[in-house]
This record gives sequence, C-alpha cells and structure tokens, in this order.
Amino acid sequence: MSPSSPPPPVTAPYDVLVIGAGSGRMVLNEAMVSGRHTAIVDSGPYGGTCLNRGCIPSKMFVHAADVAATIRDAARFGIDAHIDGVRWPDIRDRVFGRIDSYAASGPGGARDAGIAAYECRAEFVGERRVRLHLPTGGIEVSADHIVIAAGAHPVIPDVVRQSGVRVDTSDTIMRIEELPKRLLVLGGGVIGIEMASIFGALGCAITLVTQGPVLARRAGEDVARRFTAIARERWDVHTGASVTTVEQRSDGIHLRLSDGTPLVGDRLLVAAGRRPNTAGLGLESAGVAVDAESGRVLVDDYGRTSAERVWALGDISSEIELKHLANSQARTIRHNILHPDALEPLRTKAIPAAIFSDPQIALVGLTPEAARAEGRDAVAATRPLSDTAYGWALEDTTSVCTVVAERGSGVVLGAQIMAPFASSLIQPLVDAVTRGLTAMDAAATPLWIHPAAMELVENALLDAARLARRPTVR
Ligand SMILES: Cc1cc2nc3c(=O)[nH]c(=O)nc-3n(C[C@H](O)[C@H](O)[C@H](O)COP(=O)(O)OP(=O)(O)OC[C@H]3O[C@@H](n4cnc5c(N)ncnc54)[C@H](O)[C@@H]3O)c2cc1C
Ligand SMILES: NC(=O)c1ccc[n+]([C@@H]2O[C@H](COP(=O)([O-])OP(=O)(O)OC[C@H]3O[C@@H](n4cnc5c(N)ncnc54)[C@H](O)[C@@H]3O)[C@@H](O)[C@H]2O)c1
Repeated sequence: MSPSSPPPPVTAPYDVLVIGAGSGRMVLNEAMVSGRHTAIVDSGPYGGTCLNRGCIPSKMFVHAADVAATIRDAARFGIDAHIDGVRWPDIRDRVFGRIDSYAASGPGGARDAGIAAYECRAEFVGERRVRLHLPTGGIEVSADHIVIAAGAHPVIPDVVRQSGVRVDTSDTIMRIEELPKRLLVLGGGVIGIEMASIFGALGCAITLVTQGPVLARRAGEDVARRFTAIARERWDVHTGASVTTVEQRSDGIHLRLSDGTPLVGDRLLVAAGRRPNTAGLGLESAGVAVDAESGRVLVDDYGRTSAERVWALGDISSEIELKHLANSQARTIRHNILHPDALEPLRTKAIPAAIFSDPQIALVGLTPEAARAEGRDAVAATRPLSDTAYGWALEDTTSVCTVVAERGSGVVLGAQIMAPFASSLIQPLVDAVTRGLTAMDAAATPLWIHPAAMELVENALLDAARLARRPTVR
C-alpha cells in the first residue's frame, strides 16, 4: 500500500483499534502490530495536541521568547544589546515549518508500519463497534480491543461564548498572522502563564485575568506567591477576578470585571482549562461510563473502561493532563492488552510537571500544604539559587528549590522549583520521589557537578535531611 493511500474498507474485525493518533499512536508499537490486524483513526492532524498545538510548538516559541528576554536583560552583565525587531512570521514559521510536515507524514508512517490509518471522525455505534465517518461515506468496523485516546479541548466560559466575540485559544494563538500590541489572557493556569510569558517577551503588553488568588496555583503556595509577584512586575495581573462582559468594539476587545474594572486588548486568549472530547463519540452505545461532572471517561487502575476490552488513556480519562503521563498510560495499556494475565496498574505517583514560563516552575510529589493535608509529619527546606556559584553567575535573586521530606525517615515526599531550567533541574528529585529515597541518600550518593545550577537541588536536599532529623516541636 502506498503511504498516502487510505486503508481499504474492512469488514473483518480488527484485533486492536485506537481512536486518537496523539498518545494513542504509542499503543501500536512493533510488538503490538506484528501479527495483528490493527487500526488507528484520527479526525485532526496526526500527532494530536502535543505535536500540533500543544507542548512542542509552545516550547519552540518559549525558546524564541527566552532569546528575546536574554537580550533585554544583557545590560546587567555589562553587554549592551537591544532588539531591532521581532519577525513574528519567521518565529511562527520556524515552528510550524517543522511540525506541519511531521504531522502530515503521520498516516503514511502508520501505514508503512502495517497499521490501517484512517483520517476521519470515529463514533461508537455498539459494543466495540465503531462508525468511521470517511469523506467517501461511513463504514462500520469492529475490534477485539478498542483504545479511546481522543484527548480534550479548550473550555470557553459562557460569558465569553455568549458574547459572540472572536477569541483565541491555545489551538489558534500560535498561528496568528501578526503579534497583537495588547494581549488579554483569561486564565492564570499553565497555558495562560506560558502564553503570557511567550507573547510578553516578544513585546506584547499582557493583561492577565484569573479567578484564583494567585497564578500557578498548583505549584504550591510559596512558589505560586513568588511567581505571582514576578508576574505583577511584568504584566497587568488581575487575580480573584471574573469577567462579566466581553465586547468587540472598533478599538479592540473590551472586558469588564465583576468589580467594574474595564480592560481592553487587541486579542483575547482564553486559557480557562480543558474538557475531554467525549461529545459525539457515542460512548453510551458502547457502554462506556463517563463522569458527569468532569466529563472524563472512567477507567480503573489498569486503564479499563466500564465496557469490556475498551480502554482509555490521556486527556480524555486522566485528571492530570500531561503528555509524559499519557505516553506512560499508552505503554501500560499496550502491556495490558498483550498480557491479560499480568496486568500492570497505571502510574499514579511521582508524576512531574513543569510550567515553561520565565522563570520556569517544576514540581513533583507533595507540596508542603498537600503533605499537611494528608496528615503527614513533614518538613520543607527552601534554598535560593543565589546561595550557589551558578546563581552568582546569573545574578539570580528569585530562584528557589523546596524539598519536602518526612520527618524522622527523611524520605523525599515532594519538591518544587522556580528557576531557569527548573524543568530539567527537577529530575533528580523526581527520581528521589519515585524511588522513595531519603533526602540524605539522594544528596550524598551521587557527586554533583560544581559549580552547576544543580547544586541548588543538592543544597535543598541536604537542608531537608537536616530538618527531618529534628524532632517535632510541640
Ligand atoms: C498549549 C498546550 C501546551 C502543552 N504543553 C505541555 C507540555 O509542555 N508538557 C506536557 O506534558 N503536556 C503539555 N500539554 C498537554 C498535552 O499536550 C496533553 O496532555 C497530551 O497531548 C494529551 O494527549 P492525548 O493523546 O490524550 O490527546 P491528544 O494528543 O489531544 O490526541 C487526541 C486525538 O484524538 C483525535 N480525536 C478526537 N476525537 C476524535 C474522534 N471522535 N474520532 C477520531 N479522532 C478523534 C484528535 O484529533 C486528536 O488528534 C500541553 C497542552 C496544551 C494545550
Ligand atoms: N507545561 C505543561 O506541562 C503544560 C502546558 C500547557 C498545558 N498543559 C496542560 O493543559 C491543561 C490545561 O491548561 P489550562 O491553563 O487551560 O488550565 P488550568 O487548569 O491549568 O488553568 C485554568 C485557569 O483558568 C482560570 N479560570 C477558569 N475559568 C475562568 C474564568 N471564567 N475566568 C477567569 N479565570 C478562569 C482558573 O482559575 C485557572 O487559573 C493543564 O492542566 C495542563 O495539564 C500542560
């Protein structure tokens, strides 16, 4: 079969059919495909959110933003430099020039690997029976196992949707034609912060509105408070705020907040959370149960839905929406389909996360508050990067690492970092939490390169080990 030709209509059942060619594609590796009749179907570009409109493009933009920020900051180091121009079309096209061709080759790549790849919407019409809405007409296929990996989409709050004003989401903002002078951002979570960091560094004036009291709430109270303070110096930040009206006027998009504050911008980016793509999937006819409130497909510890031999993974079923977790779930479900007598549970512990803002934020395990809420007797040691030689090199005044450890045993329960490259610096702490290492073991077993930024992590671990040895003061 040529890479671009569609698969022939099939009447015989597939052994495995995957709905969603984002993380779902990982289910169909060589071991799974070999000797089996497999298929994958996707209604959008292959590669899903991460490749086409999520992790990868956003981080490619983050790098361009970091370059701009470095130039703006250069005078602090005795180097006078200024930005002569920001060529947005070139920044954008560098990103999508690479990504779009990669995505376009997805179906062909799958076919070359022996998978029947369909490019259309899938809808359950019965127990492990799916209608494929091909442009040439619908066909029905069945499969012994079906994996639902259909992802999630951005939520548009009612007040915005009902206004009829054209807004952006993370699906569209990275492909716009020109940079807005003033960007309104609704939402102070991961996407809001990353996009504000990118567009702010590229020269847009950012106004960010969020419901919560701080930005990056999930990073823990201390980091969230520190990050919010930095954000307030750069952007016009409105916390604890809700939007009551949205209006398109000749001079831009106007928002009014519940306290009466008027705001105006050239574009409005809505980053108010995401909702699973269950609508139109026909899950009822397949007997797949969905949580009414969150809209997530319900799965057990092994990734099984309520329907026999129907599995689900990634953003459609997971409370934590991260690509590395979705990939891990795909690997586990693949194992579970191949080894029905030796099922493995989905990973639920020590799932790291990062916000690729400026500065970056990264976390794993418990925050000090979460440890307290779980009734743990825990200590928290916070170290600034400015205590290390690398911090001096950066003239850093804001970066910190907190290690949370169990009092007595010193076992590392969690960590939060706000620093340049926090998404990389966190990795030894991810290892410590995953393996249940004590802070002293994690700090003293390896040698740490001097004078690297990683000494921040070593120091915080040593502090946590010391604190954990102290008895509780009552
Ligand atoms: C802007 C942004 C930045 C992000 N950055 C990061 C990051 O840095 N790190 C990180 O870990 N995570 C990041 N994420 C989250 C990450 O992208 C997702 O958690 C991950 O991609 C989810 O994978 P998935 O396979 O569950 O869903 P998806 O990748 O969304 O795949 C679902 C696929 O199913 C298809 N589909 C849906 N319905 C149907 C249907 N009825 N029939 C056929 N096909 C269908 C869709 O077209 C889609 O291709 C980011 C997300 C966004 C939005
Ligand atoms: N670096 C990464 O790993 C990365 C990057 C981007 C996205 N993601 C994933 O995508 C998911 C979705 O991101 P997100 O930023 O859309 O969601 P989020 O849940 O992280 O943040 C949503 C924010 O919007 C605010 N909000 C919600 N409704 C609002 C309203 N009506 N008015 C004002 N504020 C409102 C919330 O208070 C919250 O701060 C994340 O949870 C994350 O898992 C990950």
